[in-house]
Amino acid sequence: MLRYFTRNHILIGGFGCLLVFCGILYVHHGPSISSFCFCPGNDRRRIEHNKMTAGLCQDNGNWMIGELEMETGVKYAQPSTTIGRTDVNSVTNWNAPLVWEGTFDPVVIDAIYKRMDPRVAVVLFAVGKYTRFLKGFLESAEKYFLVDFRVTYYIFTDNKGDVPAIALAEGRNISIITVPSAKRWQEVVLGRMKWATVTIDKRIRNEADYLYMMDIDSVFHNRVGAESFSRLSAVLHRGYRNSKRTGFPYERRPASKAFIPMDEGDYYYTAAIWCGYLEDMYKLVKYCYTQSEEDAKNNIEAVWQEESHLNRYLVYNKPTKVLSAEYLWSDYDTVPAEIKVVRISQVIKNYKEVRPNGGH
Ligand SMILES: CC(=O)N[C@H]1[C@@H](OP(=O)(O)OP(=O)(O)OC[C@H]2O[C@@H](n3ccc(=O)[nH]c3=O)[C@H](O)[C@@H]2O)O[C@H](CO)[C@H](O)[C@@H]1O
Ligand SMILES: [Mn+2]
Repeated sequence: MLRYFTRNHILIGGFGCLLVFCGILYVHHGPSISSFCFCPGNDRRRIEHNKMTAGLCQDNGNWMIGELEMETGVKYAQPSTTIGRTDVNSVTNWNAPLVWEGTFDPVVIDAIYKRMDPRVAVVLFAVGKYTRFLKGFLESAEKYFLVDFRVTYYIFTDNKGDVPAIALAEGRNISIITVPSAKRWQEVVLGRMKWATVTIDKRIRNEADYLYMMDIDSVFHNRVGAESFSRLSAVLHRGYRNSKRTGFPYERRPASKAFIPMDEGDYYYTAAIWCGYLEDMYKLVKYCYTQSEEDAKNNIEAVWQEESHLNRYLVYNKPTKVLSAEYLWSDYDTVPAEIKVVRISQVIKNYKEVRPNGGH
């Protein structure tokens, strides 16, 4: 019998089976994630993960937090309906989580999110003398930041040679992008929005699902993990966490695109760490870039550069998660009782010495 099956028969038969299989997948999962695809840039872990989920993967830009599944047998403390943090607010008035130590269980979070296995990009600028902060940032990030997740650090610098060689865990990479030097620090902080927009368009979009924008003058001291994931997550600025909204350093000049009136606004967010789905972050990074370009045309620069534009956007486009100041503290400040864990802290730096045009 067998000899009647030519190679062509086998090929046609095999192809037929594949079509039927794809058809079943399509009916099961609907058109949004229906393509039976090879995901470029995926490593072994993703391939194994795909096997678990019937070979499906999501198109670039479509990654999102999926089913909150976990395997059986994970051991963790039982959550309470009445006991939790009472000294802080852990939900916003638009019903988004406000994350503090004690509002999540890392065992549960990891059991859920490691299965989703997003490709994470971190955009970092180290221009001029700021390359000196790379070592402390990267070494501590390898210890505490999204351990066991896939992470690519995109380092934008004017001095490739000063990027230190750091031992990275499996699934983690460094990509260096050359940018011009600057005469004013304001140029760098605003330039981040331009260069990030251009580079997301050119390549990051094809390489990542989730994006963090972060200052480089920071060191990780404790876990920063998947509890920070959401469509768009912003971090409370430690300096204004208890201020009245009239005291927030929002841009108050109506001539600027970042203008926020005195009687509006929720929180003051730092621009030194923010994160979200790749396309949501792209939209916001591009917004900061184009709004600051508009301001420049009108000869105005927002009081806190991109941070002012970021804050304006977030008043009218609420973040889906707010992270407490645990996620960015500062070595300058004593730690108050409500901060049980400092996760990241800005290092002390001599502004005058480190910035090309000195000063604040
Ligand atoms: C805690 C906090 O809210 N930080 C914000 C605050 O700054 P900081 O005073 O912390 O600003 P900064 O000096 O750290 O500058 C922001 C970042 O830009 C990069 N950089 C800056 C200058 C330079 O010469 N080379 C270079 O690489 C570097 O990644 C640095 O971390 O205000 C800045 C804008 O005014 C940004 O909004 C920061 O996110
Ligand atoms: Mn900083």
